[in-house]
Amino acid sequence: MESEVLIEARALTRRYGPTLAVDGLHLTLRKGEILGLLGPNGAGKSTTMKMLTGNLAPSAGEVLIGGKSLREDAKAAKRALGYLPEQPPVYGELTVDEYLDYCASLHGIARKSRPEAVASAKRDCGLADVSRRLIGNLSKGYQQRVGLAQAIIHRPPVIILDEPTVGLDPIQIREIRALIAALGRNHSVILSSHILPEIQAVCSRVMIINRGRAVYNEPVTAVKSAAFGAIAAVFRQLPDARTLETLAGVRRVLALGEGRYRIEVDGSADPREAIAGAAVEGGWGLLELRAEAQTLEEIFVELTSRDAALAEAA
Ligand SMILES: Nc1ncnc2c1ncn2[C@@H]1O[C@H](COP(=O)(O)OP(=O)(O)OP(=O)(O)O)[C@@H](O)[C@H]1O
Repeated sequence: MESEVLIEARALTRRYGPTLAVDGLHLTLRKGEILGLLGPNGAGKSTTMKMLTGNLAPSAGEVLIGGKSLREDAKAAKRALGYLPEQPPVYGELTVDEYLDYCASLHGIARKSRPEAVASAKRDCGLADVSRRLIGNLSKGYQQRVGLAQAIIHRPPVIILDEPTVGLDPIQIREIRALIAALGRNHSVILSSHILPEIQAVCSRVMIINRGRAVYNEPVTAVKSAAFGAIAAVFRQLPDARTLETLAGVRRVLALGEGRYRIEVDGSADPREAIAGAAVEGGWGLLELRAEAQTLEEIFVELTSRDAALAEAA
């Protein structure tokens, strides 16, 4: 059985004047998932996250949190969310304790419950030893921990993290990734990044966003487990992508337009001969059949550069 849907975005769209930053994006986050939004700079990740967290109104489409519309019941919906924006909203002149107490009050946590809320967020984010330090004097890595602590202080089921490791040194990056993975045991997470290994290290599912649209949405295990990944095929006339899905070893077929298909394979299967045979038999005009190594990097480059080429051609 599939787990509970916590966030659902339907046809989410945002324009900034003439710029279409997010273009009809559909997104689902289920309980227990760590979903990585991966995309080049300017792809629309931050805009998507601002809309998912109710910090920016969509031009069209809607966001449902726990089945409730973010537009119609913003207060209840936002209670279920913790958000760490790209610029962490931390105040350098406050101590960690003062700041987290303030965040707890903003979330409506009763005064008597705040010390426990602060202590537990500090525990989860490894901040217990810096309670009385001024945030402005902490390293960037620790400031980011404080940013994570404010996102979880009200124990939301979902946390949304925009580029959580940007600007950190390699050791801090490892620590924050490990922290996010640990937080992912009790929270469902959406995080954005343009760093591929980060997504592979931390996330259970990856959505590649390019020019405001989702061009890939798969479990990370699908990327890791494939032996040679996928097959790129071009046919002059394939009656229907589903005919390929009936062949042994074929897991899924994505139609990419203009006769191009991405054929994902099961485990170590190699259905190329079967595809060629079926193509000859069916008269599909097989023009190309190529095994693709399926690292996330290759998928990313292929999907984002093909999109750019199509846009240029248009
Ligand atoms: N306030 C704004 N006004 C006008 N255009 C904007 C605004 N914010 C973002 N954009 C544009 O919208 C598009 C998507 O931007 P967005 O910041 O969502 O992308 P991103 O994937 O988060 O990129 P980055 O990784 O660089 O933060 C870009 O073309 C950007 O220039």
